[in-house]
Amino acid sequence: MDHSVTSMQLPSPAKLNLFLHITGRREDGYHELQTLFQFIDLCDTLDFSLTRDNNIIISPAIEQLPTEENLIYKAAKLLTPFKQNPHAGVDIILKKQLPMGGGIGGGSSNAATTLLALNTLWKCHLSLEKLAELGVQLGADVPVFVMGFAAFAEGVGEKLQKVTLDTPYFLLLKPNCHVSTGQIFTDKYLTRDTPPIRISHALKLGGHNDCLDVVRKHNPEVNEAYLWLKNHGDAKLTGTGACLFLAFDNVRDAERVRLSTPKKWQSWVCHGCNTSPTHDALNQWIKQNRDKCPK
Ligand SMILES: C[C@](O)(CO)[C@H](O)COP(=O)(O)OP(=O)(O)OC[C@H]1O[C@@H](n2ccc(N)nc2=O)[C@H](O)[C@@H]1O
Ligand SMILES: Nc1ncnc2c1ncn2[C@@H]1O[C@H](COP(=O)(O)OP(=O)(O)OP(=O)(O)O)[C@@H](O)[C@H]1O
Repeated sequence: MDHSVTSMQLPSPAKLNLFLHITGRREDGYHELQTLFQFIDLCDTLDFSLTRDNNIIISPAIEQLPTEENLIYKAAKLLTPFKQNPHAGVDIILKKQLPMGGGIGGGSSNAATTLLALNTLWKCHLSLEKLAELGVQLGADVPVFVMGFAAFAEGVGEKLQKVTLDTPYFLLLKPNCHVSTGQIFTDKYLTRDTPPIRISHALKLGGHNDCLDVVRKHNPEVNEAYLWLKNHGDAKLTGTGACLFLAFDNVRDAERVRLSTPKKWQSWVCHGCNTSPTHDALNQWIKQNRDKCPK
C-alpha cells in the first residue's frame, strides 16, 4: 500500500478561554461553566504510522508520565474496540511544544488529535459527535478540540455552539509555575455563582475569568506576570492558568511587547483561529488520499 495512506502528521493546537464564568457546581463536584473557546496556531505535532502488531507505541515519553497515563495512549485505547482490523497498531511520535499545566489544553488537544487521526487510519468510521462523547471521559476540554470550531461552551465545556470570532494576534505568557486545575476548583473562595449569560451577550460584551483571583493567590508568579502584562492592556488568564494572554490588532504590536517581556517567562506571539489547525490538516490529508484509501 502507498506509504502516504498508512501515515499522517497532524498539528495539535492550544486553546484560549477568552472568558471563563463558573455558574454552578454539580453533585459530582464538577463545575458548570460558560466559556468562549478559541484555538491558537501554537501547536504540538503528532506523527502517526500504522503498524500490524496491535501495539500503541508513543515516543518520546513525557517525563514523569507513565505511558498508560498519557492522554494520547488513553485516546488510542478508547478507539480500539472500533478498529476495522483487530491487528492494527500505531507508532506515534510526539513533538511537544505546548507547556503542560498552562491552561491551554495541550493534553486534551493531543487526545483529540489522536482520536481524529486513528478514526481515519484505523477506519473506525465514528462521527465527530461520537468521538467528542468518547473524548469527554478524558478531559472537559477534549470535545472542543474534536469538533474543531471556535465555540461558546456550557456544561463542563462539552455543550458547544459554533461561533465566529475576531482573529487577533495574542501575546501568550507562561509564568514559571504549574497550576493544579483540581486545586483551583476545590478552593473554598472560588466564585461559583456567576449568573448565566446569553450567547449574544457573550459575543458582544465578553466576560471575565472567575479563576483569576484564586490562581493569583496560590501562585505568586502568576500574580507577578499578571500585574506586568496588565500594564500593556486587558491581560487575561486562560482556563485555570498558569498562562496569561493579551490580544492585539496586529502582529507588530504583539512582537514589540514580547520583546520587553522579562526573560524568566516563556512567551509566544500567536494567531487566533476559528477552525482548529488539526481539522485543516486532516481535511487536506483526506483530499490527497481519497482515491488511494481502500474503503
Ligand atoms: C478549566 C478548563 O480548562 C476550561 O476550559 C477546563 O474546564 C479544565 O479541563 P481539564 O483540564 O480537561 O480538566 P479535567 O481533567 O476534566 O478535570 C481536572 C479536575 O478539575 C476539576 N474540574 C474540571 C472541570 C470542571 N468543569 N469542573 C471541575 O471541577 C475536577 O476536580 C477535575 O478532577
Ligand atoms: N499528551 C499529554 N500532553 C500533556 N499533558 C498530558 C498528556 N497526557 C497526560 N497529561 C497530563 O495532563 C496534565 C495537564 O496537561 P495539559 O497540558 O492538558 O494542561 P493544561 O493546559 O493546564 O490543561 P487544561 O487547560 O485542560 O487544564 C499534565 O500535567 C500531564 O500530567
